[in-house]
Amino acid sequence: MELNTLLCTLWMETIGSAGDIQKRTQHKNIALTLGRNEFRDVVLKLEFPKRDMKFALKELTIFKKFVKEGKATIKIPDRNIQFLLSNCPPDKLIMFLKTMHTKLECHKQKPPVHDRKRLLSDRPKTFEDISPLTLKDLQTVHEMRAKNVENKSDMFTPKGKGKRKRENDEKENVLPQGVKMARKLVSTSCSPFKPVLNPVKLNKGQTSVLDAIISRKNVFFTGSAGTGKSFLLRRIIGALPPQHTYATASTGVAACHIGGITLHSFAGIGSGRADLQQCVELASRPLVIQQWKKCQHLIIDEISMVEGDFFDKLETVARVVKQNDLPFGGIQLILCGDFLQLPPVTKGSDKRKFCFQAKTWPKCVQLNMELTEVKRQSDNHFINILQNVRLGRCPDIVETTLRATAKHNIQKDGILATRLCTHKEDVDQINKYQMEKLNATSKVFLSTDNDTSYAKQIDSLCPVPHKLELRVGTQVMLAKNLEVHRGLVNGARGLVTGFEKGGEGLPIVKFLSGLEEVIKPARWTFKAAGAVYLTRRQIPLKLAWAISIHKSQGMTLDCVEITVSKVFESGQAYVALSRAKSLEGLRVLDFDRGCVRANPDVLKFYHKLDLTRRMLQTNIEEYS
Ligand SMILES: Nc1ncnc2c1ncn2[C@@H]1O[C@H](COP(=O)(O)OP(=O)(O)OP(=O)(O)O)[C@@H](O)[C@H]1O
Ligand SMILES: [Mg+2]
Repeated sequence: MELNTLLCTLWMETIGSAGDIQKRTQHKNIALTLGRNEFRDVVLKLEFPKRDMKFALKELTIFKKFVKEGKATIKIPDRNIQFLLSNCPPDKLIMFLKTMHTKLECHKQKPPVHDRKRLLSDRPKTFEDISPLTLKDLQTVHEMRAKNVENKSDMFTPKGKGKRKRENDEKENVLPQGVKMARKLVSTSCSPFKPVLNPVKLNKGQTSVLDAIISRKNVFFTGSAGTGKSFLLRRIIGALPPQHTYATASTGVAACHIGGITLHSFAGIGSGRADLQQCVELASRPLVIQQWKKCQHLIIDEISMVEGDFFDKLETVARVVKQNDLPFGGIQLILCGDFLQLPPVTKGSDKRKFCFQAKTWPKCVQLNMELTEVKRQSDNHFINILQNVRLGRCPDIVETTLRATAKHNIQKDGILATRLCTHKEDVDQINKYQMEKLNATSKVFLSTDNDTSYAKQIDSLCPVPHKLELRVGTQVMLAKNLEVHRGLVNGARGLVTGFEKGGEGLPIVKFLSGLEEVIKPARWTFKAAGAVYLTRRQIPLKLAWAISIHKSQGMTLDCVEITVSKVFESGQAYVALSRAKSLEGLRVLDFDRGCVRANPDVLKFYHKLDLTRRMLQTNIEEYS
């Protein structure tokens, strides 16, 4: 599929002079293409099964509030028409809208072709695909915007006289039922348009995985900590149609990293311990079955923590509720994780069964792929140490290097290293102890949740608590990416230096980078079972003297301190150590060889995968 073509579901609406909808038609699987006609106008082409429609664009208004959910509205005022797009791969939709808007803005800079000239022209009608966005296009729009701002500031405008009425306020009634009015993104007549930032490029391995997924293969992709698995998953989510894609993870924290929900809340079969008949009944509840039926692509991150029996149960439930005998009811599976990290949580004496030991795993997974380039750390020596620990090996060099870190002084500007603990009680105790040492009054921030009856579920998904207590001197960690280019990223640590005077008294945090920032409330949205949307608005901070290894899974941290004496799981020490970005930012207080443990079943499984991969590779090479 071309870059400037977008497949979507489309509502086409004709708007009357009073702003009312005169006609509305729905079309599925419509291709929208951007191109140019014989006069170099920007043209939007809609390909219907029996005919095409083309619109040479002069003015354009785009509403993009739900763009991340694959929805947007394009209004063409001079044609009295608007298109409501849905079910578009979000990344593709964003790029499509940006291209359309930018190309049109650039075109407006050129001398217009007057109507008379158009009428008298004998040029044959043409349509050619538009060229991709270039840096020059973006610069042009950027400069125009700067000029617009200058001109506007010259004009006399009374300031601070209440809020300007939002243009969409009046148009609330023009959208179909169930679609809320979107915030306006851009109108080509005034352009608050952000230049496209170059997205970080996927490496070769990541691109191969993405390609396999686009070609509808059921893929399990693995790789050591920091090889960009979750990073890639976010791209995969952006490349799939949102109405039919469910992004899940085995734990709430991991789900939050990819903006998804837990696998359990998607499946709707509770713990999955009930017998099959009961599980099918649970999955057949109206709201639950609705999502099973809609689901065509199921993403599961941190698959290492999904229990094998649970996976088998899901596979059968999927076939029954979707009435489809294909593996997993024909749903495309995108499984991701590292089995050498945290294993499934088992209760009491239950024998642990990994997902790859599930009966249905071999028939569900068509391709095993591995990412090998570590992106979290850049020091090869440290990467080597971590690879050894991952495989359960502890040669002398590993022991001496990690023991030596005990002397690291990784305290900077009063910010202590975050202690990673095996047990939650230790986390609470350390945070409480440090908080009480601060001789300052507390300020409490309570979250606003959209549905308090789901409080427990929101707590399990959201990285910040309902009640956040802060004092001057509290060591905190950002729980959301705020402004990546300024270093305000998930996991950035700092100290509360004060609270804003007046208003909500928002906390001011000085980060390790030296940046001091007022932290405003942020909002988390989770899609829970039954297509319910849950939201929490809270200050995106959490206490950071200590966090559990469990909660640290998937994180990147600048300074970590670890004690290994209570390590009780295979992979636990590896998860903790591999959170650190560098050896200098790591302090292991009591390193002991005993903590370096890899599960033998996992090693065997990986060994087999590696052999298969090599065999396949040899075959391919021989073949070619
Ligand atoms: N192609 C890339 N280019 C640049 N940075 C990347 C790339 N892929 C991943 N990263 C960065 O590498 C770091 C680790 O990525 P990520 O958290 O996705 O790894 P992971 O494999 O999921 O690790 P874990 O197993 O610990 O969850 C992140 O900071 C991410 O932004
Ligand atoms: Mg990850």
